[in-house]
Amino acid sequence: MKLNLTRKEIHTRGGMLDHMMDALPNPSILVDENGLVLYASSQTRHLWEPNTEKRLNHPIQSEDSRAAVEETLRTGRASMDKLVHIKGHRTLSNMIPVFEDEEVIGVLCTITIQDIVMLKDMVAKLGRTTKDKEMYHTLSRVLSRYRFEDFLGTGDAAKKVIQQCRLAAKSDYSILIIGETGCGKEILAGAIHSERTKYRSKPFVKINCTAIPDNLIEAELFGYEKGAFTGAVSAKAGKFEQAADGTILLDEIGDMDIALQSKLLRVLEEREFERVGGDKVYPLQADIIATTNKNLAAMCAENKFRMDLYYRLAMLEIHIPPLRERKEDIPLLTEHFMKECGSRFSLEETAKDNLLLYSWPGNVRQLKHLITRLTVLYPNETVTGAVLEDYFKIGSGAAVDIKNEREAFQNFDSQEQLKPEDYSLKSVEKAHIQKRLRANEGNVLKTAKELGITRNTLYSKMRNYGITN
Ligand SMILES: Nc1ncnc2c1ncn2[C@@H]1O[C@H](COP(=O)(O)OP(=O)(O)OP(=O)(O)O)[C@@H](O)[C@H]1O
Repeated sequence: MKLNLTRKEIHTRGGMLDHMMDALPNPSILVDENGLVLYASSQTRHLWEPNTEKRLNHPIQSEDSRAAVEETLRTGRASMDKLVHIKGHRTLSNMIPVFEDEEVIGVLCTITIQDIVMLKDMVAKLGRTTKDKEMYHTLSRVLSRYRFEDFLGTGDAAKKVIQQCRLAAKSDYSILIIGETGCGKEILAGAIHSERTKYRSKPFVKINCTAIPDNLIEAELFGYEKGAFTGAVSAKAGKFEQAADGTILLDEIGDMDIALQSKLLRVLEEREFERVGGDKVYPLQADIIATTNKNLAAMCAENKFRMDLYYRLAMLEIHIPPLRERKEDIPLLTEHFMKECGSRFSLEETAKDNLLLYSWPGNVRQLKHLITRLTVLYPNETVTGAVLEDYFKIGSGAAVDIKNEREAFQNFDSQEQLKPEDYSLKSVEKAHIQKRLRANEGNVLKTAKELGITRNTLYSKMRNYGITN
């Protein structure tokens, strides 16, 4: 696809071209052969206000868009639905070259989808049909171009996790990322993939081990030959083949059927696999990253997960602490999502306090959804503490009495005498164990279950922290 115009036409303002751009439903800009912005459509000007004038006749600010425009100027080829990061949003944009005779004299850039992450979250929420699921997987694949900068957090815990992932990305070992739902496992897996593949376009294939029925998962993973089973009318490549020399993300590995775990272990050890019903051997070239929100070590102890597979997957194991254990990141994340949503509401001081007091069972995803919701429901208003108290009671299914939570939080600090400088994860973990043990009247088994660890692990932590019961 290309546009044929003259230099005079693209440099003339107020003419047909500008009118056409203004009529487009999506933001678009026109860039000249030197990469300078000639015109911003009314949709774009709305986003740029009050800085539109400063941006005209200057190079595009977003590094990604600039690179995409330069590529189109250089090659003269259109690129459609290109993933472009703009101000922290992942957009899909079209870059259409403008030709005068045989020469490229500019590029028309149009954002087709302004935020794929939000779209993916919506599809995940609403998606019921097979088509929706396919769309979700396609979006997941597109989104795999995550970068470490996408994982926001400036507290020590977040910094430590990012540092561990950066180091892990330098190796080609299997990685297991453990963390509760919505705490950013997929972002980090995608960032490791991007770093390892040096941003070259290699496949990132996500396999949701929960979503595929047990009887289909083997065929889904390794593919099948024609006639391998009833319904196999033609041969089909599986996800492992599709991944080629990219990355396979085994999402929710803790939910994988135990029989398939043995098969997977064999494939990982021998680094080769066959299609169901076939005898051709395919090499496994892809890197493996697994994620889970379960305690795999505890599952191994209960024979619900193969210990040998666990060790194989967890050559490097990375734990992402839940948001309630890194509350220092909440203000930054809140601000980020407010910018991302174009929020105009403001938060009362007690509302800000409540954000810090809440326990966030859905982690960062839940915070993001809350901000989206407030943006819609409270345009240009001040959100009070009471509004959030209501949300926290009904929002997540995990009813929380924020007043009690506030008291518990204050007592928590005073009882354990944590000094402000002593907010290391270890101190917080120790204090939390002491608190839960007290609440459970010293019952170790009950406390261990609550904490999601085995009794032995709890005993060993109590020993290490000098906690007597
Ligand atoms: N540290 C973070 N910085 C910015 N956004 C984040 C962060 N962590 C999570 N998010 C946002 O929260 C949402 C969920 O993130 P992600 O899918 O990576 O979580 P997950 O741990 O893989 O969740 P699940 O286990 O439910 O699949 C995404 O919209 C993501 O953008």
